[in-house]
Amino acid sequence: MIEAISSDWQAFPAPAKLNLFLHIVGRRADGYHLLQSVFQLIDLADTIELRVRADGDVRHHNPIPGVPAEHDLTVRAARLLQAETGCALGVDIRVTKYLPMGGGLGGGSSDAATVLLALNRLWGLDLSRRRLMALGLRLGADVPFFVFGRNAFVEGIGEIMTPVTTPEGWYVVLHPGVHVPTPAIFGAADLVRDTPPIAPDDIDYATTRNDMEPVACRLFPEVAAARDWLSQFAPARMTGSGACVFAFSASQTESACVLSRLPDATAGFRAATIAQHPLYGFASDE
Ligand SMILES: C[C@@](CO)(OP(=O)(O)O)[C@H](O)COP(=O)(O)OP(=O)(O)OC[C@H]1O[C@@H](n2ccc(N)nc2=O)[C@H](O)[C@@H]1O
Ligand SMILES: Nc1ncnc2c1ncn2[C@@H]1O[C@H](COP(=O)(O)OP(=O)(O)O)[C@@H](O)[C@H]1O
Repeated sequence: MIEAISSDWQAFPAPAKLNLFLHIVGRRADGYHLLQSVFQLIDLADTIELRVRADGDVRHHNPIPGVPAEHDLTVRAARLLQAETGCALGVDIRVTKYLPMGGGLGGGSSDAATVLLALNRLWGLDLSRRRLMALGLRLGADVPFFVFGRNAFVEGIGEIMTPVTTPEGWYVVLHPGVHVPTPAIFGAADLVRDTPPIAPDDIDYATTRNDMEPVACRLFPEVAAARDWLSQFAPARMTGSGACVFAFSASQTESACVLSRLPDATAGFRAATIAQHPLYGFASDE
């Protein structure tokens, strides 16, 4: 078997998501919030490089400053797969971050999902998408979506998916330069937690919103400032628990024009919508 293992590094993308809206519709008995959201894949991605090891070790070669290797979601994903399947193979991991951390773009979760999907193939595990999604949920609420791999109306804490068709085009995404801690938003007294549930067939992007946005804007005025600047050009909204804000354009030229007017001190990028995760075929559907 060892002869069949590739000893080369292989690179895999881990794309970002945007929450086109995010409603908080209730709370579970354990305090976790029940959400309804449309998750949109975009083509800005981290790069995960993997090299299979025959000795069973999982080694992170370039840990992110401030995130010890043992805590990195890529390492945790690989170890979880080993524990669940008894696989005796290991992996070397290198992560190149392009997605701002704590930006509400799901970077850490997407990195984890890419490791689950890529090792499913590299280790020859042949686990189903459903099984990988259940494993992913143990790593973080956004991981199942990336394993699901298609734009989706997401419910529960992130584990219930209904595929949806979303507008194709470009998003201008601004990073206000602050880190919004997710627990601070979920713990805020003024967070709206009783938005009436909607059905996936009744989504109207004009009337939906991000329920976390008012709290994030109150705690971090930089988020409100970035959103208000972007709102000059198109309706702008925050993604996830922040801090990034985004606006849609069906025109590539128009989105480039908005970015060109960005004040020097503000970080921003443009990304195209994608309909399917690049590693979608790495898990089987039952
Ligand atoms: C809000 C969302 C939407 O995509 O996104 P991000 O901003 O992280 O991308 C996610 O649901 C974020 O889920 P996840 O990434 O797992 O949250 P964590 O940072 O692990 O959660 C930190 C804390 O927030 C609370 N929490 C989290 C998720 C949830 N549905 N209800 C909660 O009450 C819990 O107290 C948890 O301990
Ligand atoms: N591979 C990883 N990339 C980014 N963050 C990671 C990773 N592994 C663990 N983390 C932790 O996850 C936290 C959330 O990061 P991230 O997923 O980028 O933000 P968000 O959930 O706001 O989209 C980070 O602050 C970091 O502590």
